[in-house]
Amino acid sequence: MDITAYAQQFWEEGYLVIENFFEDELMDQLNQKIIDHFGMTPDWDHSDEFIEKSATEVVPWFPAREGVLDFQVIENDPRLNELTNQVLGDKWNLLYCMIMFSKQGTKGQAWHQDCPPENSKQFNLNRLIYTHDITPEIGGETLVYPNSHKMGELTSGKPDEALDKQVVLTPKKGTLVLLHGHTWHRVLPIKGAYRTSVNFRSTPFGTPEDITDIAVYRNMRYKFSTSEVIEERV
Ligand SMILES: O=C(O)CCC(=O)C(=O)O
Ligand SMILES: [Fe+2]
Repeated sequence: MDITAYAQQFWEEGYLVIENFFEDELMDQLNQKIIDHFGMTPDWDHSDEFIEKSATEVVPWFPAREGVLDFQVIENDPRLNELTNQVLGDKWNLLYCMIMFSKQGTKGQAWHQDCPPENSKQFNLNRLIYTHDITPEIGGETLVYPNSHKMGELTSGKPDEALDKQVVLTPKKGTLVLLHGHTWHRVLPIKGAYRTSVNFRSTPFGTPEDITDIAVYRNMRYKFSTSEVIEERV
């Protein structure tokens, strides 16, 4: 693995995809843990206002907060940490492990930035692992807008419309995706039984711990800790 080249590619594009990063057996085990936790029809966690306005239908889970440590094997992976060192520098922080689950027939996620883009040095790095294949039949493809981590605020407009330069990612079981929190991204609607991803969010040294409390959508800025629309965008 040419880590320097990977890091360079990440910084050029604002995202990076590496297939077969983790073994199928480990992915199958973790996928089962996720299904055991959520079942196929988990309740919503976010407020109705958020779900409606953001066109985002996903249920988060922070396993470590409940003492579930099965996912630590990923965050301790030496290759993942080496790659993170290359991307963020030697000093960085693990924010949390967050698992996202979407049930069949739901919308996925509208275009967003995970945190405000005004300070280019302060962002979250999504280190996403996929424990099952994402295919056009299953839906839930991840869309990214290349280079948008350098383009400032996500354009305003319809939350989930197609954007001209969008790139469609169909990660397979075991794929690692690094995604800059300022990169414009979304998740397509889910046609299969469910769709899940595991995210080991990290930040460069000196970034506030609550950096992902405010997310930017095409029609608003939303603050999760108070469940508030803090800015309407038109
Ligand atoms: O699940 C994905 O593919 C992307 C989810 C997402 O929006 C994120 O990790 O910030
Ligand atoms: Fe996101």
